Amino acid sequence: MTNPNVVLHVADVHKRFGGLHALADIDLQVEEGKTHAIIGPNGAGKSTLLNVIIGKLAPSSGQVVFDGAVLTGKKPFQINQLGIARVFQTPEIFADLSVLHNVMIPALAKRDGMFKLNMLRSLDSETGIRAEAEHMLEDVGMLGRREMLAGSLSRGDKRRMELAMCLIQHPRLLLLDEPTAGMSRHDTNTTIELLQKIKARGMTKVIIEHDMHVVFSLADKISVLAQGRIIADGSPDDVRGNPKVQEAYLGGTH
Ligand SMILES: Nc1ncnc2c1ncn2[C@@H]1O[C@H](COP(=O)(O)OP(=O)(O)OP(=O)(O)O)[C@@H](O)[C@H]1O
Repeated sequence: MTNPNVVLHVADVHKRFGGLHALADIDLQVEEGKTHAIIGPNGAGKSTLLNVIIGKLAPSSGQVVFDGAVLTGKKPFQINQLGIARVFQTPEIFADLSVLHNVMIPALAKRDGMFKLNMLRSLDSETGIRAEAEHMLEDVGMLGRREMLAGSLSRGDKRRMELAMCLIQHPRLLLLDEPTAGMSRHDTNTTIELLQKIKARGMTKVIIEHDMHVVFSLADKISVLAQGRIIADGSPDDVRGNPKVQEAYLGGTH
């Protein structure tokens, strides 16, 4: 039976790369307002799954449905327009522009339907969007760095800026790809607090993460991938005690 709270449904998805079955029989249901973590050892298929959701990769079979709309076959920018934002992919930032301008650009692109280069010339006249970008930067603790060049930011600050770039789009679903990778413990804890704050506002999130401290601090539900299949699915407590999960990680690097 269909659960009315499910906002994202990855339905019977398979992805093959030549002879490699990178995703098999994937059925994933993400509920509105929840934080759903996808974990698994290296090579399990996590990035492939995320790329199928955002339209970067086409599944070999199956489909992805978001809020009643079939995403499969749509282009990444169309999926983004439907309310899905992805954070912390390879940064798509303008290194030579200020932090503030970087945060304004996705809001302008959303308002006008796409990014156009001539937007860069009119940034200073967009006072409404500027105020909103400042608000987002304040939210992620970056207002004091708004005039810095994005390219000169530390790794942790760059990620906070990327989060502001996503939040300004007011997405219904936020996808986070290893949001704390390479961060110090201090920056990781700051990011956890920030994501908890966003969670309290009811934003739905899918998070891929290797750091179990981050996963167990944030997730309402966890799906465990191993060799392209979901081997366990449930609450953090269910997953923690599942012998299949412990076995999948044995011999892994995590
Ligand atoms: N474009 C591609 N062409 C061929 N094989 C690929 C491609 N992308 C991924 N793979 C393979 O698919 C499998 C799943 O890879 P994927 O990157 O999704 O795993 P992952 O769980 O994200 O791993 P990690 O935690 O190391 O990032 C791996 O065996 C990988 O080598």
